[in-house]
Amino acid sequence: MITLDNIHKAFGPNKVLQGVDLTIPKGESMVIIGGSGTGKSVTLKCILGLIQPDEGTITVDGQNAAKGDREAFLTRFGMLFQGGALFDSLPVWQNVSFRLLRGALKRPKSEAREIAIEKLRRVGLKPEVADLFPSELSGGMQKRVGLARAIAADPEIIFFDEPTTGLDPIMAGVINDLIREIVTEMGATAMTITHDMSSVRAIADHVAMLHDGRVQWTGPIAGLDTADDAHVQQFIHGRATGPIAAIR
Ligand SMILES: Nc1ncnc2c1ncn2[C@@H]1O[C@H](COP(=O)(O)OP(=O)(O)OP(=O)(O)O)[C@@H](O)[C@H]1O
Repeated sequence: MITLDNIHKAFGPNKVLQGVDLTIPKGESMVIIGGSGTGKSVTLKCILGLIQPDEGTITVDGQNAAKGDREAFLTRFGMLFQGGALFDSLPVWQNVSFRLLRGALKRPKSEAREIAIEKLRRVGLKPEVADLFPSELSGGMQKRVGLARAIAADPEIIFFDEPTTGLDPIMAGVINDLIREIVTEMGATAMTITHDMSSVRAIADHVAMLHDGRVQWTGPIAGLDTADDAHVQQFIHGRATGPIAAIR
């Protein structure tokens, strides 16, 4: 379980988070929505301990995110970065098993390669892809490789940052479905940041909407369409007018 309790974070005069309270139960998939610049990425970075909140506490299964052994803490997370963030100079299998080739999770090279091939298969890629370089892959394949990397070390918690950005709607649907399946079969706790309402509907058990530095609305996905909140309604219907200013 991940809990954020009264998280505040400002950059100079820019008060980004102003008391975020959020709970992500173990094994559940939480999707964070909100307009550009509302602090979704900052929230994620705070959980990972990459940014220190000015105020408030974040715990992951009771462990304070800001204290203790950083490397051990980070081994519990898998992450699918926006844009894939693959290393162009490494073949696909070394991208997938990046964390298994160094540091606390280091395995023998042959074992790391086997795990990479198994994870590639899980995301629908053939073993032959293992020896290609990222530049030889389509955007959809790169996204699958990023997903294989996120699950390579069997993490308890997986973060998905804009998982469908840059994909056509059909490929976005494929990636959304894969994410949902994998999260369910791994029993992982998942947190996704997205603007893509198709991702929200495919991936979320729960949704939280950030606005003005706080959680404006949170609830189960089944309650999103009927949410009695003008911000949520404006966002999910993509209306230019409403309580969320369209000029940002
Ligand atoms: N390291 C930083 N230093 C200064 N300001 C920052 C830093 N990181 C983020 N910000 C500011 O915090 C605000 C929130 O940024 P964040 O990237 O979290 O937004 P977001 O909700 O993820 O937006 P988007 O949907 O466009 O990706 C922005 O105003 C941004 O400029």
